[in-house]
Amino acid sequence: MAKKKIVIALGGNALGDTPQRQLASVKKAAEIIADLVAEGNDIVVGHGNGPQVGMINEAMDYSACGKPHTPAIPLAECDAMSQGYIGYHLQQALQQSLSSRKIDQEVVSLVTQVVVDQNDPAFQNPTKPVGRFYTRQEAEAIQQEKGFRFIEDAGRGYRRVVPSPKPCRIVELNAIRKMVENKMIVITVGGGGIPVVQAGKDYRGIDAVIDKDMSCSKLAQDMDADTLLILTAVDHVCLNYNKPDEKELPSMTLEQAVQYIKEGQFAAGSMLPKVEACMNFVRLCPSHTAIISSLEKADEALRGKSGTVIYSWEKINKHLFQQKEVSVGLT
Ligand SMILES: Nc1ncnc2c1ncn2[C@@H]1O[C@H](COP(=O)(O)OP(=O)(O)O)[C@@H](O)[C@H]1O
Ligand SMILES: NC(=O)OP(=O)(O)O
Repeated sequence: MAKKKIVIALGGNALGDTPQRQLASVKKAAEIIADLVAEGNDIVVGHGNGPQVGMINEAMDYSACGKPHTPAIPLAECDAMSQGYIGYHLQQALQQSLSSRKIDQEVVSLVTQVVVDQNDPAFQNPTKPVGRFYTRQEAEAIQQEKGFRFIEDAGRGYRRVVPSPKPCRIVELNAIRKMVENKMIVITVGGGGIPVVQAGKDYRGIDAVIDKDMSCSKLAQDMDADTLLILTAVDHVCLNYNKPDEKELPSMTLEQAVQYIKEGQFAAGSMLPKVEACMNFVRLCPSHTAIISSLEKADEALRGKSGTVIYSWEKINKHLFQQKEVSVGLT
């Protein structure tokens, strides 16, 4: 396989929602990433933080004696803590996986800020589920006490939702570029990045959780990556997901994706942002590839044997043209 620059977005199943489970989960992710590094690819890793940032925010809410913590710790700071906590586990696991393959490349977790627009409508309409699941009674009690918003999440219980603005600019982009040029494996835009707004020449944190698939898509565009690889719990994007007539999609064009979104095929807050992140990437980088795959089948997906590829027409036309050239050459 030709060497590529790949931005990987790691989903929740590659992490785990307690430190013990996370240590075990990141080992599997690290082995898969190390195999891609061993093939000579340049890898940049982004990851989610939904369960973790909610857990940290909840833990920070109370002091050791069980009384409310003063002052409350804002979400932006909790995002920063989640980058450190998840980055530390991922970095250590990757270092071990690379070392066992005798690969001498450095791994760096970068505390990364992402500029958002403080007028983004997302601040008036929280949609990003964070933290654990609550019963309806628990959710109502917390809503009364703290004013948090909750949604019912696909029959699994109630979850707090927070604003999830669009990523506009990655503050540390140049540092990431330099590290990748120097063959470092960079863990960045963790949890979508720490949301900040421009305050004069400086930045100020703002309470939100950015979608990590959207930030990884922005990073892939900015890095001119060959591939955006979104790794989650399912092997493929499906039509009629979880219904008797479910159908796996090996690929879809931008136009088909728009149509499927209109039909409501992709659940908001789970598959929809992944598909939209891929669409944004191939719209701006039409000859490049965006793939949604399971973590376990990442390598097969990069070889076109699994996963769902999102194509621009430009890419398909080029592919068909090349096929025609080959068949013309053979006859
Ligand atoms: N059309 C669909 N095709 C496949 N999976 C879907 C679809 N709609 C919703 N899903 C769900 O979306 C999940 C991925 O979203 P999510 O759990 O938020 O990802 P992650 O935590 O890995 O970032 C899948 O595991 C699946 O349960
Ligand atoms: N920040 C973020 O997108 O986290 P999840 O992927 O865990 O929802």
